[in-house]
Amino acid sequence: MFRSKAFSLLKLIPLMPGQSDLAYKLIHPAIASHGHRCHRRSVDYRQGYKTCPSSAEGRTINAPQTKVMAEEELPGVLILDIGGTHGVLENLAPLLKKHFCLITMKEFLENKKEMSKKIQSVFVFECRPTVDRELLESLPNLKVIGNSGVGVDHLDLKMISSFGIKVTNTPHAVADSTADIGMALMLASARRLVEGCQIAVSPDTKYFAVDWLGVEVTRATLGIIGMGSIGYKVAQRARAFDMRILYHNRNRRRKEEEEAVGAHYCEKMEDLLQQSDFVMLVVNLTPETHKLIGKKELGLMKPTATFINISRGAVIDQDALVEALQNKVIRAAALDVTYPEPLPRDHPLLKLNNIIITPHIGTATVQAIRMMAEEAIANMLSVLNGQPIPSEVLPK
Ligand SMILES: O=C(O)C(=O)CO
Repeated sequence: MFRSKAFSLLKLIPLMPGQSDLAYKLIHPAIASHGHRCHRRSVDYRQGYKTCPSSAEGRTINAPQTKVMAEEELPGVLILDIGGTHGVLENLAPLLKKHFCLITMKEFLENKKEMSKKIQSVFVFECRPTVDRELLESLPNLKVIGNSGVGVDHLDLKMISSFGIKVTNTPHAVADSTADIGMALMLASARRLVEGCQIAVSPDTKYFAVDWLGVEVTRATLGIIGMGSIGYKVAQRARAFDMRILYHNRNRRRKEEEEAVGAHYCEKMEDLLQQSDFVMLVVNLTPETHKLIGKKELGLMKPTATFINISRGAVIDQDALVEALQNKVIRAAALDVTYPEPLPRDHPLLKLNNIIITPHIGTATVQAIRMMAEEAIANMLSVLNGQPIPSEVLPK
């Protein structure tokens, strides 16, 4: 996944048991301010940070200097949201409003002249809405695009950077919930939960006659392709299932990190594919990873193996996947991501019975969307404040 500055910073902070939360707060001062006695309605991000005691833990942490600002003084943030029931305005507006003046796309379009001057940041909710050149040209004071989510393949980083605008993402906030979805898909596919559920709820079911068997995850071999923060969280979870863990990554993890989860590095992805009972794809989508898994790679997998994708749909050649599933080259697939999303209703993947597909819900939890917003706010405030940016994504 992205080698963000925040991750490097985190690694520098010596952690003692129970202190990871503190480390997180240290690199996200704006987040740390929430719940402080000294936190008031809004933060003057221009004032820099001062030290103030954490009411929660009695520890000293960095927190933004507090100064109540009138709403109209706050920097404008344009919200790019695809709507939906777990969208920004329904759930995250109060959080954002502590630091920004919220401007919806509708408000911007209705009053472009006034709004365009006010907007200093754009908050992109989840990995779907994109930002085009026309929008950037109409926002002269824009300094940062705060993506809530780790994947930024929907943003043209080079084009955005040519406007002098920074892009940030939220690798920490997404890691647990996305790793959970990977585990959920692996278990659901292994034990054929969706088929089981259909039998249990079908009006035609008279008695429970199940003419199939699942496979066990316990003690099976899991191959993780992409060992960033999400991949590592998957490994931590898989360890509790006594799984043998293999991983392939651009860079090998430190020995202590490998040992902590019992993961073995495969320099060649082919070795991982040949040995794994479950292959989980956790890389980000870049020109290098586009169609990383195709006919050849699927052909290397065991016929009893299951393929799980929690990264991006375009990392796999979907036609090759259809063929592999139809011809039982592999046992099954479980996908939280496809290309496009959703798939056309007549897509052959939707007609197979050895597949589970979920609608890109890696971060669709109450906790994750809040943490993503907090991480994005901290990033955006750092840019506006001219401070080191915890999670900046640079164009290649
Ligand atoms: O964080 C992201 O980019 C995701 O897609 C999570 O599912």
